[in-house]
Amino acid sequence: MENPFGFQVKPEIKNGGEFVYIECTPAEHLQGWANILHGGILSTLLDEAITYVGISTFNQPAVTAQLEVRFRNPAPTCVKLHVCAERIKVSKRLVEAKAAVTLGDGTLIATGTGKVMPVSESFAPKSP
Ligand SMILES: CCCCCCCCCC(=O)SCCNC(=O)CCNC(=O)[C@H](O)C(C)(C)COP(=O)(O)OP(=O)(O)OC[C@H]1O[C@@H](n2cnc3c(N)ncnc32)[C@H](O)[C@@H]1OP(=O)(O)O
Repeated sequence: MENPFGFQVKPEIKNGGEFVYIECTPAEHLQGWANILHGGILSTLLDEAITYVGISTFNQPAVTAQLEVRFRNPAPTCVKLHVCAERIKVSKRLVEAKAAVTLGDGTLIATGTGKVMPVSESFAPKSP
């Protein structure tokens, strides 16, 4: 289903989901403290990249079963963020991945690890 209010990220997926890269410039209204991006948004970006590792690895819809986040430095709003995820373990029904959000100058903003599990196609119905 299309979501016009989503971040509209276009993931770059390499090596069957071993690596995923996304860029995003969160708008000002996504701040928590003044001009500082809300941590929930950073968590969402990590989640998004990690989930795409799972989706691409299983080659079917998948959901986050677990997500752990560490916030390392505050991120300004309205600045491009780079999110890199990497697969670290695959088992029959679980993909584990790690991800990091950085600024263009390399400043580390947040890191996370997550577990993704495949779900049936009916979980993510295609648009008619
Ligand atoms: C095209 C658009 C793409 C857009 C990308 C958007 C990314 C967005 C990402 C998300 O936000 S996804 C939404 C948030 N996540 C969810 O809503 C998931 C909700 N949870 C579930 O649907 C189910 O709990 C889940 C599918 C994850 C698992 O349900 P099951 O009923 O299949 O698992 P169950 O709890 O019975 O456990 C099955 C096995 O998995 C194991 N397991 C489950 N969670 C685990 C975990 N976290 N770590 C390790 N093992 C885990 C569990 O121990 C067990 O092992 P055994 O079979 O050996 O007993």
